[in-house]
Amino acid sequence: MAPMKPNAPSQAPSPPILYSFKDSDDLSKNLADFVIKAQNEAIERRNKFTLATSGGSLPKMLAKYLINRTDNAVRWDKWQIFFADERLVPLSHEDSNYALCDQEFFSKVPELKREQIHTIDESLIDDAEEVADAYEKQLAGAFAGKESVRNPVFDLILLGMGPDGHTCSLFPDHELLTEQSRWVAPIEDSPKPPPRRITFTYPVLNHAHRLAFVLAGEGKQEMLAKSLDEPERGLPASRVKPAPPGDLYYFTDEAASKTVQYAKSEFKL
Ligand SMILES: O=C1O[C@H](COP(=O)(O)O)[C@@H](O)[C@H](O)[C@H]1O
Repeated sequence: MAPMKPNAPSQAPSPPILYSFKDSDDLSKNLADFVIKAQNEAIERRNKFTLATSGGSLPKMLAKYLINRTDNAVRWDKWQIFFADERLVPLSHEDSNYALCDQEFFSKVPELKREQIHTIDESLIDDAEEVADAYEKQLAGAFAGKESVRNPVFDLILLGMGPDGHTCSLFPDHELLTEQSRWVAPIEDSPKPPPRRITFTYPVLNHAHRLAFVLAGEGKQEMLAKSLDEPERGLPASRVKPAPPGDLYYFTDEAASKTVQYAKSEFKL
């Protein structure tokens, strides 16, 4: 893989923007509008929309108000979808992030073609290094051209946050938190099962055009507060700091954001 170069001169990243919606349904509705706005701007710029999604609780909230829109606002044919992390299991396995997204989202959108969805090569899953390298090559291919020797710049990356503060498959105190030379890294000791996974690294996350954490429910309260109010803890989620002109958002509901002190912003598109 080509050496990594910074994509932008070093300026301070913009502070995260925190939105709090009344419940997870309201969150999903507004998230759909936000995704469509990101999609429209991306199509205007480059005639395609590159999105990376996570697994866990996110796909259901993402799909809810996107899949049934009747206003043709979603330009499905322009979407290129990647996974911010993936578990090293067959794509049909119940632990696979692809399988989850397919069940909650992709299978409900007939316009979305399989070749627009960039999955791991499941024939390689016995070798985590190989899977990560092959997935990195897929990224390099999709972002070829001017960006080929730089870090990929996703139009939008959607992230979850686990109860320990992990995001993607980047876990607290893990050596991958300082990984700077790979875009996609293998991990074979994930504290959350299954242990074998691949994950985007910070060189990818921190060059995205937009990133959004999507967190609903009381179970997210403690880690949301720790990541926004105590960034000095260095939790994996707090280390997501997209380089300018990238922006970072937190889409939360009142249950998740009840105890956070960080200032909330009014949602506007
Ligand atoms: O293991 C994972 O967990 C995180 C968080 O999941 P959640 O269920 O707490 O929302 C998820 O973002 C990641 O993609 C997944 O592999």
